[in-house]
Amino acid sequence: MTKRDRLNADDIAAGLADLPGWSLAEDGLSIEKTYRFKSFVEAFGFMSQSALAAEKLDHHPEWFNVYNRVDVKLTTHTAKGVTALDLALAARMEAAASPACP
Ligand SMILES: C[C@H](O)[C@H](O)[C@H]1CNC2=NC(N)=NC(=O)C2=N1
Repeated sequence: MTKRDRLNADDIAAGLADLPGWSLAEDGLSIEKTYRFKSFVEAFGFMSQSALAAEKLDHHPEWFNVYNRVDVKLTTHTAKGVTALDLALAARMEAAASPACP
């Protein structure tokens, strides 16, 4: 089993348990979350950090931004479903969305 193999429903549910606000899309083929920030600049900062994480993972989000809102959908095109890479990118996005407290 590799990171690009499609996960079954149980494995997806287990992964989502560690990702607050993320859920399985209705079609069961992707995971999604809507982020809201204080401003466009904060939203764009989140997207910039997420973009760098995506490049490192060689795994890229589908997303839509309006002002302070970012709708994110993660799926693995090659697997036609959710893989460990989607869960890994979601975890990086969670970190990008909540700056570490000193
Ligand atoms: C060649 C390259 O590794 C692939 O095209 C990668 C790039 N980023 C990707 N991102 C996503 N979300 N799904 C993919 O299948 C995918 N494939």
